[in-house]
Amino acid sequence: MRVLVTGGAGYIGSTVARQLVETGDDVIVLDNLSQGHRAAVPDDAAFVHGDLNDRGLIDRTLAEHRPEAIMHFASHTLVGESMEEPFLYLDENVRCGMNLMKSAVEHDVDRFILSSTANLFGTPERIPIDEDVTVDPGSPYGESKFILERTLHWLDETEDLSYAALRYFNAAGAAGPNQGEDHAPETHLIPIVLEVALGQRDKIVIFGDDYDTPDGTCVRDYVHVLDLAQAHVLALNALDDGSRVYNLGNGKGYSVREVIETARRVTGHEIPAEEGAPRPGDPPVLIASSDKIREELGWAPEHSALDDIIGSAWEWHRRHPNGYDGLQ
Ligand SMILES: NC(=O)c1ccc[n+]([C@@H]2O[C@H](COP(=O)([O-])OP(=O)(O)OC[C@H]3O[C@@H](n4cnc5c(N)ncnc54)[C@H](O)[C@@H]3O)[C@@H](O)[C@H]2O)c1
Ligand SMILES: O=c1ccn([C@@H]2O[C@H](COP(=O)(O)OP(=O)(O)O[C@H]3O[C@H](CO)[C@@H](O)[C@H](O)[C@H]3O)[C@@H](O)[C@H]2O)c(=O)[nH]1
Repeated sequence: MRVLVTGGAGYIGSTVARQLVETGDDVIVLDNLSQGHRAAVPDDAAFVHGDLNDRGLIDRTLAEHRPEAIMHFASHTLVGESMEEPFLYLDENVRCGMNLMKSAVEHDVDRFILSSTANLFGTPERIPIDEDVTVDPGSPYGESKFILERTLHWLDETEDLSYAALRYFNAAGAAGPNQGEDHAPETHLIPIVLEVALGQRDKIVIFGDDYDTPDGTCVRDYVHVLDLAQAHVLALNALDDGSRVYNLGNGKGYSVREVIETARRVTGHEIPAEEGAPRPGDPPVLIASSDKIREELGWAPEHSALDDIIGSAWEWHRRHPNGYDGLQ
């Protein structure tokens, strides 16, 4: 299949793009490189350097490459930032998604996969979070994803577009020793903890230690980026049987303190930590139930142990302390 991957120079998108290339699909990556890296795009993928704010560019890309499916990763991605700059999310993220969907409909692309999020559930009514838990987004970021999910629902009704909304919990780990997470600035827990291990930062600040959780720090479900990539391949192949929505996580939660402790063990470094204020928009506990995708598509995560997730990320950060800088 020919697949357009927006955000395919970014952390998750580049991992999925590579998986698609390896399984024989033709991949076109569209990315503005605001967070992504040219060197992260697989050699065998076509690359369009452009922005989803530019509807004309999207139309030209679809006309030239005639993809049969779109995977939409490109986005502002941060819960905390969205609490401070809501219009980046409620305006720009939504508008970029709408631009892409309008072009998809005009160019008869009828398969669409959306990167959605656990933040859709805010502070959820029950744990683990299955697909029937009430959606009540915890931030403008989560709300922007829900608006895009609902738009896809209506495009399925009105335009016969088949979609999958994949609600990732916390993506983590590296796809390999030469392919990993590299954001500037970095805000995610695991890469920051590993930057402390590398001596690039003095300490990790724990955002809140008075949550209603076993050790007072937030609990998250960390899911390996390679397992997420596998879910995309399965979802793409299932789209001809209809639209679907899945929660993607390992079903196991780890607190911020447990993540730091595991990183100390994996890296052999001390990793100083200090308690700080909670970050607005952070729910105390997010743990997925992914029974639905396991049962319907046979998704079976292969890297679910936190040691493996952090170990693979450590290998990437250790070998490439400056990320993609210097990588071709
Ligand atoms: N990382 C996680 O834990 C997580 C969890 C849930 C959902 N998600 C979602 O998954 C997707 C990928 O996340 P990621 O962690 O790989 O982020 P990322 O920042 O590494 O990748 C996003 C990519 O999109 C590009 N981009 C951003 N705005 C663009 C625009 N207007 N036009 C063209 N390109 C643009 C960036 O340059 C970047 O390469 C996002 O939609 C994010 O919201 C991520
Ligand atoms: O310096 C830090 C950074 C993070 N945290 C905590 O670590 C946990 C994980 O935070 P982070 O790695 O920033 O991820 P999240 O904010 O949970 O968000 C990620 O996971 C969401 C799904 O759960 C996705 O939607 C987002 O795109 C993705 O950034 C949270 O409890 C944070 O409060 C700290 O204590 N200190």
